[in-house]
Amino acid sequence: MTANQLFKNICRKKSFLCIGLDTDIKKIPKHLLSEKKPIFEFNKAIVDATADFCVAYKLNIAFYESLGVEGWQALEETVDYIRHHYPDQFLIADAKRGDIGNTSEMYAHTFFEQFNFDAVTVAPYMGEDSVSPFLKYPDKWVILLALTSNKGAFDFQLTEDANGEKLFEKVLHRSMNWATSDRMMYVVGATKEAYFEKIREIVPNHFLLIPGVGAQGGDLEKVGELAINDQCGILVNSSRQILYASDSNLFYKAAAFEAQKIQQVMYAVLLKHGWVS
Ligand SMILES: O=C(O)c1cc(=O)[nH]c(=O)n1[C@@H]1O[C@H](COP(=O)(O)O)[C@@H](O)[C@H]1O
Repeated sequence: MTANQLFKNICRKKSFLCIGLDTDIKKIPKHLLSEKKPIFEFNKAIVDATADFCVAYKLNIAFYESLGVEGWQALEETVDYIRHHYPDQFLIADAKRGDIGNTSEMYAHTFFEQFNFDAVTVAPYMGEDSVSPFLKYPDKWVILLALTSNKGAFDFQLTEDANGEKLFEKVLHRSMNWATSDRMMYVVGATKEAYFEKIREIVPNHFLLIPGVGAQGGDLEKVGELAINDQCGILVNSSRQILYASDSNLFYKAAAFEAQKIQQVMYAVLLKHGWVS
């Protein structure tokens, strides 16, 4: 999927919502635990209920690999299910990988060939040769960590060198030409709104994947105001707020309600820019 196709989907769905499938076996409704495939059944119900309100799903690999073989199976079945039933959805493997070249090649093979994801989150700190194997796949995306939503972003990413350049700024400057803005986007936490202007100064055209609204306290309206570019250029992720809106038998309806609430705010942002009517 190109950036332009993503933008078209955003306009058609009136949403730039990415739903995070951070499916935690300890948090899903208890009645699902008697199912043969509780994680997959949960994901399927959530996806069927929310697909109208979002343009992307992000599967956080940690939640699946922590369950061993069963988790990997649930991951594969979920990806296949979404691909088959909702082919317009952009599918992100949130794996935060990156290693020396031949190892990154294996990671890329895993997420782009073994699983048919559109994009994978990658850590930039081992440099270009750790990222380039992911970029060898035409039509697939790297989503590079730039400025993360957590407190620990202050430990390294927000520290400055002698010239006053912050580490996340260096990451953006160095990596922005590794691929076109059709193949690479950046992770920027919703909680780091003070830096959106600077980020847009450095990478005006790239899509940003923005987690951290809802459970982590980021403000969706501020994100919509400050991070957007002239082709929308943002995907805002929400995971727990949607997935665990209710633990009743009707959990998927509560999830749909939360997703629609977020989508309505996004609709207003898109309307303001004249991209939708
Ligand atoms: O790369 C990410 O997706 C990510 C980066 C970041 O800086 N902060 C962050 O929260 N995330 C992920 O985004 C999701 C946020 O989940 P909620 O806080 O439940 O909406 C989790 O899957 C995190 O791993």
